[in-house]
Parts: sequence; C-alpha cells; structure tokens
Amino acid sequence: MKKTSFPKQDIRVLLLEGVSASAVETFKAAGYSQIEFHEKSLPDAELRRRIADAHLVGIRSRTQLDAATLESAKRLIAVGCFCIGTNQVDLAAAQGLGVPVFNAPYSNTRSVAELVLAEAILLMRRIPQKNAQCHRGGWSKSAAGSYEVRGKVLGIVGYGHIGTQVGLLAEGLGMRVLFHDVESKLTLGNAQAAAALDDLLERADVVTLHVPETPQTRLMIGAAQLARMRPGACLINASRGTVVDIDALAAALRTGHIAGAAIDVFPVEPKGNEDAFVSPLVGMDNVILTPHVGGSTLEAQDNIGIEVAAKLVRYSDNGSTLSAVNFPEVTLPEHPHSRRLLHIHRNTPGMLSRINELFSRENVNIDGQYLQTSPSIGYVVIDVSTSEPQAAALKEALAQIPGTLRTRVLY
Ligand SMILES: NC(=O)c1ccc[n+]([C@@H]2O[C@H](COP(=O)([O-])OP(=O)(O)OC[C@H]3O[C@@H](n4cnc5c(N)ncnc54)[C@H](O)[C@@H]3O)[C@@H](O)[C@H]2O)c1
Ligand SMILES: O=C(O)CC[C@@H](O)C(=O)O
Repeated sequence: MKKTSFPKQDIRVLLLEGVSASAVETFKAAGYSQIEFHEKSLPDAELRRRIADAHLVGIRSRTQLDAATLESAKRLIAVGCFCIGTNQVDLAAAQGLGVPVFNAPYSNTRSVAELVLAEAILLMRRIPQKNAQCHRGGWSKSAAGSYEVRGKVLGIVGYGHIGTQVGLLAEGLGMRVLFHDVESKLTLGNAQAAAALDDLLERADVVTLHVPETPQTRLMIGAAQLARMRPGACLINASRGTVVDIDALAAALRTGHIAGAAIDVFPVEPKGNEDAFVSPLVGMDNVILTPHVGGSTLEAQDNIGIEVAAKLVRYSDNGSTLSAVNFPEVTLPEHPHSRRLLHIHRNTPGMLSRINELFSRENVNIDGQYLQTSPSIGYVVIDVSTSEPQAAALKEALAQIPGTLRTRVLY
C-alpha cells in the first residue's frame, strides 16, 4: 500500500445505526481497515467514549451529535450522515471545530416519493381502517368515503428533491398538484404554486410534508393549520416528527375532520428496534404508522452507503469538501507529485496573506492553491513540492497562525 502522511491503518472509522454494508466495503476498498460497526445508535455516555478516538464517524437520523459530543471527539476529521437530514448534528459546532459534515442528498428521495404516493392512494380509499376491520374479523364492503386519486388535489409542502418527485408521480396518476415552498421554485409538470400555506391547506385533498427540520418548520402543522384543511382531507408526514403537532393531529383524526393520516416520523422515536414505540396515534384505525422507513429500501441504503463513505474517504485522502453541508466547498485534483497542506481557519481579514507570507519566508514554491470561505470559516489548500519533513514543519507553522482551527498534511 502507498505510504501516506498518516497511516491509513491508524484511521478509525466509527459507523453507527446499521448503515449499509456498502459503506464498510467502500472504506475497505479505499484501504481503511479499522472500522467499528454498530447496528444501533449508542447511549450518550458510550457514544462519547467511542467517538473520543474516532477520525471518521457515520450516523443516520437517530444519533445526536451535539456540541459537547463533538468536542469530546478530539481526533474527528469528518462526519457522514448516511441520510438526507442533518438536523441531528450541531452543524455550527462542527464547523467551529473544523469538521465538515457530509450527507446523501438524493439517494433515498425516490424511495420516499414512492411510499408517499402509495399512502395517498390507500388513504383516499380509506384502506387503513378497512384493513384493521378485516384483521378483527369485520367486513364492511362499501364505497362510502372512498375515492380515486385521479382529479384530486395533492398539496405538497416543501417542493425540494422529494416534493418535486412526489408531484411528478402524482400527476402520472392524474392528480392535480399544488405546492408551497419558502423559496421560489421551478414548477415541474403542471404543478402550481399555492399563494400561501393556508391556501394549499384549504384546497388540497391530501397534504404531504417534505420540509427539513428547522426552527421555522417546527410545529408548522398545528391545530390551526389542521382546522384549515378540507373536512375529510388526509395528511402525510415523512419529513420530520417535529413538523406536526402530534396531539393536535390525534384530536383532528378523532373528530373525523382529518379522515386519515400516514405518519413515518415522530417527535420522539425509539433509539433502536428493541425499544417500545409510544405515540398518541397508536391504535387509530385511520392512521398508517411506519417506523421512519420512508428512505429505507435496499436500493437507497446501498447507494447511500457508497455515496457518503466515498465522500468521507475523498475528504480524508484528498481534502475535497464537495457537497459538505457546513463547510466551504472545494473540489481538488489528485496531487501525486506534491504534498498537500490543508488549513481551516476563522474567516478574518489578512488570513491568506499571513499564510502566503509563511511560504515566502520559507522559500517554498506553491504548485497550487485553492481557497473557499463561508461567512465564519475559510478553507485553504496549498500544494507544494517539498520534502516530508519540510511539509510536516510547514503544517506546524501553519497551526501557529492565530485564528487557525485545524491543519492537516496529505501525501
Ligand atoms: N422519512 C424518511 O425516511 C425521510 C427520507 C429522506 C428525507 N426525509 C426528510 O425529508 C426532508 C426533505 O427532503 P428533500 O430531499 O426533499 O429536501 P430538500 O432540501 O430538497 O427540500 C426541502 C424543501 O423544503 C423547503 N422549505 C424549507 N423550509 C420551508 C418552510 N418553512 N416552508 C415551506 N418550505 C420550506 C425548501 O426550500 C426546499 O425546497 C429532509 O430534510 C428530511 O428531513 C425523510
Ligand atoms: O435513515 C435514517 O435514519 C433517516 C432517513 C431520512 O429521514 C433521511 O433524513 O434521509
């Protein structure tokens, strides 16, 4: 194996929450051998213990990486969220520590869209309650309250990667698509932008939520919004559990104002498959409950495993931060003939000139330099033709520049 600045066999990869085996294979194929794999998320104390020595950490939606946990990870180079959502990570804290966070923004979107479409059909046909009745030995062969989705209005809240796919699939079934988003969006197919969230709620037969978890989306569907929905309308939530006031939804389902719901995400979710699931929606015949599996298909998980592991490997081996969610993005070429120095710093005036003064003082020629900044941090990558000892000395000298968050040397 090629000699590297930091021996690959010493790089510790911690993978939690049963990420796909494809992730492990991707790390192994890239020469990483210290891979610790856990099927579940870990209790807080154990997480802090295990993350303390980890260089690369992979999680899904369950593991909370708050500021204190990130600070306890003294060797951490990067975090991979093997999913779309990154709300479980304190992204600002990670940035302040010079740790980029990566995710898989597309790989499971089709899986969510397919499930949502299936649920829209089942809810409009009142299948959940008929299914429950049959399981209890009941038989209620009736068309009352059952509708085709053709010609009905699907209201999509959050018209991003998932929302747009749901819209296109729904139009294939003859549904009319309305959407609401805080950003102005290119409409696909015959979809129409609603004037406002309330407008969408008042017009849709089925409302489906595809927003991220943010302070603005927290409880965005509460009692008032549910009351605005059409009598007999249905709600689907496969976004995040905090977006819906679950008690208000249970109340609206009990009165029958909301005819049915399909809920995949919950304000509090079990830590693992052995823990009990508790929700005010349990036992309601008109509700489809699923255990946060919107993106859990073998195809999606396999692709996510490869995608996120490859991003972590690329950053670790080469320094590229393309598609990091909290970091200036730099795409870097290979550097077979030069040493690569990485410098992550607070974005303050004069930083680049201080860095360049150092190379000029040491009489080191710069082969290539790449810089990207965000409002709070900067990321400079410098390729130099120099010896291993001089590269190590330059790394140490870079670390002394005030405002430096982290330095690495790669070869
Ligand atoms: N159930 C699952 O297994 C599962 C799987 C994948 C993703 N998700 C969740 O779905 C969310 C959406 O995924 P995506 O890939 O479509 O994300 P995306 O970022 O492509 O789209 C989100 C859209 O929501 C919009 N938005 C943000 N705040 C809004 C607000 N307050 N009101 C209206 N619109 C708002 C954004 O402008 C964007 O267009 C993810 O953040 C994740 O939490 C769940
Ligand atoms: O796999 C998971 O835990 C989360 C799936 C989904 O919510 C996502 O954000 O991609």
